[in-house]
Amino acid sequence: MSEVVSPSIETTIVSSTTTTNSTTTPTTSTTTTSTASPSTSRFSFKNIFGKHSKKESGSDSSQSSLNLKDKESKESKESKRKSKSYKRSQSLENFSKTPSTSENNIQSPDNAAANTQPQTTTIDTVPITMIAPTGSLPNMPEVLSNGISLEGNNNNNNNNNNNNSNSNNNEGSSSSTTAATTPLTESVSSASSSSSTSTITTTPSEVTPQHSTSSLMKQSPQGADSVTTNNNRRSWSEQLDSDKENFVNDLNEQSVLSHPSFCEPSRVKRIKVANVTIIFNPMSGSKIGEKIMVEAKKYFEVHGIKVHVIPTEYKGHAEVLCRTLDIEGIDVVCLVGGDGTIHEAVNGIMKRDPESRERFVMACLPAGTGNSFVLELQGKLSIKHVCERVVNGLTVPIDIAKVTIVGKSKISAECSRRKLEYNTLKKKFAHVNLDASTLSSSQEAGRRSIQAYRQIRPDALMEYGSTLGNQFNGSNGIDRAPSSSDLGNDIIDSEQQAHNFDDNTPEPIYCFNSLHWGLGSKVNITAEKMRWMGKAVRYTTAALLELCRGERILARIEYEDANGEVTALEDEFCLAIVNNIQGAAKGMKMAPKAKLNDGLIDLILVKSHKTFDLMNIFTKVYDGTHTELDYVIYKQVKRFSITPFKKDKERKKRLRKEKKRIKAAIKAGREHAKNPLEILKTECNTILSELEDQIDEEIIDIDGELKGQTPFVCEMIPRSVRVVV
Ligand SMILES: Nc1ncnc2c1ncn2[C@@H]1O[C@H](COP(=O)(O)OP(=O)(O)OP(=O)(O)O)[C@@H](O)[C@H]1O
Repeated sequence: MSEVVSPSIETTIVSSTTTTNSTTTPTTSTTTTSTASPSTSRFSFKNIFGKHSKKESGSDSSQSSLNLKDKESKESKESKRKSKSYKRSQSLENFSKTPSTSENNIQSPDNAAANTQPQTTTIDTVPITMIAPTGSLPNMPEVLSNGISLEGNNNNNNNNNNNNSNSNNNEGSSSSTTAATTPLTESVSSASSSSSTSTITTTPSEVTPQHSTSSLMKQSPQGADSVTTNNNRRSWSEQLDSDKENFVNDLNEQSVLSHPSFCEPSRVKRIKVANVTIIFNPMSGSKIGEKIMVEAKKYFEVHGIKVHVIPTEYKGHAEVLCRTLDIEGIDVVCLVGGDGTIHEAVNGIMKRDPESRERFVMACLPAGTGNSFVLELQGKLSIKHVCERVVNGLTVPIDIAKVTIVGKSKISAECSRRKLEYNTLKKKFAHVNLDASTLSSSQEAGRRSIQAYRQIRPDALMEYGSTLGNQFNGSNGIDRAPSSSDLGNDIIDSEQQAHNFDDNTPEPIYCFNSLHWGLGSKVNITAEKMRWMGKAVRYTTAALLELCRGERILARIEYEDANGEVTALEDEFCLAIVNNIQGAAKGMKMAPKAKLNDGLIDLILVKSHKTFDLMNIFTKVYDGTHTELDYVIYKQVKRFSITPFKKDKERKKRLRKEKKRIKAAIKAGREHAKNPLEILKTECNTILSELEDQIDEEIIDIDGELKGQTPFVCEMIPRSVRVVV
């Protein structure tokens, strides 16, 4: 029976219990249907705070910037360098002790072999201007204008403090790292001698899970003191930075497990890197892609690695390249760009055949505006640091989310399927004589027909619309339309074969970072219309506008948690943030429990649209406590779907009318046992066609791009793309 469900209804569907057939509470506000055409845009929740503002503390977002073309700036940097010469030389000395990264490390068998190779570098690129100093890497400029560092040791503030404390205790973190990693390196090297790729698969029994902080404590008791002592005073982001800082100084698979964004089983693999292909986006960020590519190329060549360079020539080119590239003989594909470039690359990689996807190793050199993924993965935005990681060759596969846009066409297909089922039902019961003498049979026919009819009611279709047919049905007990087995396979199968429902299914979009629906994507759309304002201002203005507008969207959201339990929510939501990484803008702990390889995606739903409540989230997002607010729902899920509905007065009226008709039809079917199929025919056609109009299509934001639309289903594909850590 239909019933009106007040907001905040949470229906947990466990077994084959009947789903609450709910009609949403009437509302008066009108949902804006987004008609903006998908276009490149840069919004995520972080934009509300100003995406371009960098965090003061932290190693990688140093506020100091160096304009390479500015002589004065160069001179001042030069004088700073001189004054820090002792520190630098010590740092370099330590750095040179790191087996895989030192230019001078002639003891490393891998490097020795590599260095003896003739430097036959393949260069396939547009003319390149060497902007950076031509000296050795230690003379590379420290920090680019966007806060991206070309050197590894550009730490300031907290991380400097951390490093200092570690340095004091261990004569520099690098030296302690060297000690910790030597046995592993040896074993890997010996394994490498017989094969170019050595695999170290960690299993729970082999590696004791260690939380980052505790692992640090074990490795450096005195350093641990400083971590523990400072712990209370530090914000989450500072702590995370600190953990990552320590993590990135470790070079073994054990350290991957202590990375805050990874969990077991991590399938850590170390590869020997001899050939690297660099794909660089010359347009990303402040157009520093080429400059960074030159530095990286130089670094790799110094380390005896063969480099091949490919620039992206147009939007979407990175996807084409990563989909079609012959990776035979390529050990690592290095992407130079921002999150947008990585998004394209991931989409290309995911469309490769499984075997070549498995062999594809991706590294990301930050050259964009946000670079949130590299920050999460590497702990800092340092080119030299990422280059070191590439040379080191430690890789881990990360989860990728697959977003399937259901769209109205899919809903229409579903409607057609239901109509087909109805017709089949009709055929099946055509022989039933609906007169008084066969009352019991007709009652049975009526009962079954009504049952089928009820399945086609709006709420039943909502389930279908949001869950894309059989993605969720059956196993979780969602009340569903009669299947072919319910109705008689013999009739249905042949008819279904003739009816191809997948004709209009669009290609899935793969998401490696984050997805936004509701407020987040609306801000992006609004900001797109304000291009004349300039990049920094338009996002803040658009965010404020949307905050004040305070809109909520009536939607059905279903999710399946780690245990396979499916929950359906039908409510008004302001926004949904979906994160594969923990952070958003630097310092924000958007999804505190997110791991890159746990097979789960973190779903954050905000129900309130009040400006105060939204601002409250912003104040709490830096330590992750926003997830505890009563109007915030935070779930880690395997998959979920979002189906928004238009809410207008007309629709409410229609729904009320429909409810009456449904009741009348059921009554007629029950009491009079007349021809219920005739009643059904009329009713079904009306309801189904109206349903198509009710489902809303809104643009969503995937990895910072306004790409795709509702309704959609998002499913996590565990450990899909191997990345350098
Ligand atoms: N040759 C090219 N000309 C124009 N656009 C390009 C070219 N190559 C790539 N692009 C596009 O540039 C866009 C922006 O790149 P990217 O996302 O890497 O930088 P960003 O937006 O500055 O960084 P972030 O996403 O981290 O904020 C991408 O959507 C990509 O498709």
